[in-house]
Amino acid sequence: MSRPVKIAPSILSADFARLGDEVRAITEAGADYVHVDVMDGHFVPNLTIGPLVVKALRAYSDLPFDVHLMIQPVDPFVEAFAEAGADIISFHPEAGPHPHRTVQLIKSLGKKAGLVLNPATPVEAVEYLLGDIDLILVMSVNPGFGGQGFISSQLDKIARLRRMIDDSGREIELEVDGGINTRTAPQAIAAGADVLVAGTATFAGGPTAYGANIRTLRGD
Ligand SMILES: O=C(CO)[C@H](O)[C@H](O)COP(=O)(O)O
Ligand SMILES: [Fe+2]
Repeated sequence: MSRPVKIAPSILSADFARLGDEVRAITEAGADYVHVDVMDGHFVPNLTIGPLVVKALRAYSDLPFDVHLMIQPVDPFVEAFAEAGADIISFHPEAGPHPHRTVQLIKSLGKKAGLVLNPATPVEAVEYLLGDIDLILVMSVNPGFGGQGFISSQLDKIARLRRMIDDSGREIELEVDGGINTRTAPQAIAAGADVLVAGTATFAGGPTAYGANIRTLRGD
């Protein structure tokens, strides 16, 4: 039985001068999540957006906001993103000394907690948190920029995590982020992904193309 696949457009590839309209457009085009990449110029070599922008965008979509924090430290900013309207808050274990504490903080605010694995981070980093987290995000590029090429070695990691999640008996979503396109989406799905983040591939061609782009990536 094949699982339904969700598409989470990364608004990093949207037109930032029209961000609200872009979020509305992907919502109307059939996206499942709105993926928000938060970068601090320290944990990753790029700067993007903060909680004020997340809060402003909330008015444009009822979809779950899937907030990918690429910031260090994480804990001092979790409450601000929760209050701004994040539904899923994911962070990198390398960004702080106590990932378990960060997961508990996110959950104490009534939000879903995700752990992000960089391409170099082994699956073992998530093992002790399988009883607590709601989502695992596998980076298939080095975090920091949209438009990079998919790192194929991550397919094996996705498959291993699929087995770990299934063995755990818990409802944990397996999300893949970076370099997803019409060639790599089927590979990630076959390896066991539940959610595909796609920036470049969703926003290519402008608003009239978003619906077809999303359906193609999902394999509809
Ligand atoms: O987290 C990210 C980068 O750090 C982005 O979500 C990711 O790069 C998506 O962009 P694209 O689909 O263009 O690769
Ligand atoms: Fe991301």
